[in-house]
Amino acid sequence: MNTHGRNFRVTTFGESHGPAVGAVIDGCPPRLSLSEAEIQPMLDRRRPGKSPLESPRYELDRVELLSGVFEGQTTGTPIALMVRNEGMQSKDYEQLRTVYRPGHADRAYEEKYGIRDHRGGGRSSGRETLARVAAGAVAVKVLAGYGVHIAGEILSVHGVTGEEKIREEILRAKAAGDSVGGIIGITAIGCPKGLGDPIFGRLDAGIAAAMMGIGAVKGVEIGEGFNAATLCGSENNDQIDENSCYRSNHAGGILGGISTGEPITVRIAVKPTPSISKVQQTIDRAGKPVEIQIQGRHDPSIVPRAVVVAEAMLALVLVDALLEQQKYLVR
Ligand SMILES: Cc1cc2nc3c(=O)[nH]c(=O)nc-3n(C[C@H](O)[C@H](O)[C@H](O)COP(=O)(O)O)c2cc1C
Ligand SMILES: C=C(O[C@@H]1CC(C(=O)O)=C[C@@H](OP(=O)(O)O)[C@H]1O)C(=O)O
Repeated sequence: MNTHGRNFRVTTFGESHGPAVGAVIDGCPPRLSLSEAEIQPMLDRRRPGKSPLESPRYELDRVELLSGVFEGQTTGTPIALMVRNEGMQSKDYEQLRTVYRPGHADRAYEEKYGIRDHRGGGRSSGRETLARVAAGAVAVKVLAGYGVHIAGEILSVHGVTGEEKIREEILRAKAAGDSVGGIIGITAIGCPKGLGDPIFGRLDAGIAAAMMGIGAVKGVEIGEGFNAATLCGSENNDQIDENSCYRSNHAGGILGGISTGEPITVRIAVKPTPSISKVQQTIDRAGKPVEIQIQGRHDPSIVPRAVVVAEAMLALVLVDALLEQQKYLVR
């Protein structure tokens, strides 16, 4: 399955070391002003090689708009977006032709398909997320027209908070040939009431699926999340005052699978990057035990670059729900 959404449908294509990675969006409303320059800033936040906290793979990730836009406006036809891969250095990945990396998708992928592009993560590489970010940038543009705005931030890395301490923690892990995970918070404000369905199309379920669809994300919380399990109903309920306003937002902007109009608050847990340069035990394709010391270029922590990916995924879910909700509007 390479497609997300029913109304704002996004299909992604490409591998980390193939010629290009991109997305096709079907269902974007017509007559929206759109240019490559408006999509590029989100891709710039995601691209690798910008700082010592990230994979040193150098990519400019310049987006090309191939279709669906005429004279600066969307036409309502499929929008194809593409970024050409340029900094692959695939020869550095020869060791992965026969050996499975612990914690990465190598073995599971090969056992499913019987074939694997061993150059980098192939289709399982975090590089695929550039396609979702490009599509997400279009979704962000659509949402802005409805007054919906999304922002993400790093909450902690390896249990540490604060920008400088987080930086030190990532650099410490990197120097040790190791990696660290962390927690990202994403909030959507201005979201109208009524998005999401009560049973199968619950908005919270859609958000959870979208976030878990990002490689290395291992947990999702909405509103109070896991902490709700430690509270009493009197503490967790969002009471409603005489002005019809919620007094708190433990629900994270969603009740019964439907948006309440309050900020939608999401947190995701990101695991430590699987590809580390410490020596690890694994097997090769023949099942023979081998030691592996992973080469190639990897993020010492995925967290900094995943913030904008999570924003993009939330935008894709919300725009899809918003376009669905239009069907219910009485004209
Ligand atoms: C933005 C981003 C960057 C990533 N960078 C790396 C990386 O440099 N090296 C690596 O081994 N995994 C990286 N990952 C994680 C792997 O892609 C992921 O762990 C792998 O696909 C297996 O999926 P799973 O961890 O969800 O089981 C990255 C993921 C994302 C979203
Ligand atoms: C290239 C990117 O990130 C990559 C994500 C990734 C992985 O295994 O997920 C592994 C590394 O690349 P490769 O696939 O060449 O091994 C990272 O550099 C990118 O995000 O643009």
